[in-house]
Amino acid sequence: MPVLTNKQTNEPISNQAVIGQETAQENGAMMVQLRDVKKNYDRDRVATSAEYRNALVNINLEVKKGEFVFITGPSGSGKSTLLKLLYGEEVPTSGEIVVDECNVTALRGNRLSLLRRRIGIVFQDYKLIPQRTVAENITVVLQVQGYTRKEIQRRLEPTLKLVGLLTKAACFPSQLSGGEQQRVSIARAIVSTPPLILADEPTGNLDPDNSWQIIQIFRKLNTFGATVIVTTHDEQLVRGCNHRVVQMLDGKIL
Ligand SMILES: Nc1ncnc2c1ncn2[C@@H]1O[C@H](COP(=O)(O)OP(=O)(O)OP(=O)(O)O)[C@@H](O)[C@H]1O
Repeated sequence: MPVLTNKQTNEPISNQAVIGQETAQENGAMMVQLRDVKKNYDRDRVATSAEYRNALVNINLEVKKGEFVFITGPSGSGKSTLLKLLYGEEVPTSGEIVVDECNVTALRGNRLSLLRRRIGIVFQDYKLIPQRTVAENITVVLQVQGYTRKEIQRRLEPTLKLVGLLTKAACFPSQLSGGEQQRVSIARAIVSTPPLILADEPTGNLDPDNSWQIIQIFRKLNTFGATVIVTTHDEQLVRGCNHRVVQMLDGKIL
């Protein structure tokens, strides 16, 4: 496996338990490709309602390995739909979607589950298990995937450190602030070192300070090599970073 380096400092990354990207930064290789993708949630309504429009219309998009991309646009413009298609939660009505060299549209069952293991997903509403501690919430995915207890322990500490929650491992979600809960959900998404991170409006419930902290974590993960795609309404956040911005409106990319 090649030695990973921090893109900004060129220092080798010691914290490989967290990211360990052998795939990132491969000159121009694609992580995500959408070709002529269209999505109708309800084909019957299309036939009967003049007002109904497609959620996505002829989307063409390429994201390179190691890129950081913001997807912006007003409510209903299709941002979440686009992410759902990438991790196979929804299927396109037509078109082709390739993620990490897998044709998502053709994947079913186990093969789709295997691809999803290579994608870290972060949601606006955190989706933590209230009866489980921070450490348990983070490691539950690893248990399900059959990691040994030793390997789980090896990954947990650097992941907690990366999101700034080392002292909160034994807390329950109800004992945390919104920003801390979102950091737990990021830790859960990255503990299995996925090369692709998809975050759907991850700062939607947070104040500006917490939002900025969350984006800084994603940026750090990106410098370690992860490809990161974040949807947001927050123009200020986008302006504060120098990353590629894909703007959507009415199911189209502008
Ligand atoms: N499960 C669904 N069934 C039917 N229509 C849906 C469904 N999910 C989304 N839509 C429609 O698809 C369009 C795009 O929705 P989507 O959630 O992708 O937008 P968005 O840009 O993420 O919005 P927001 O910023 O409010 O989350 C909207 O018109 C929405 O009503």
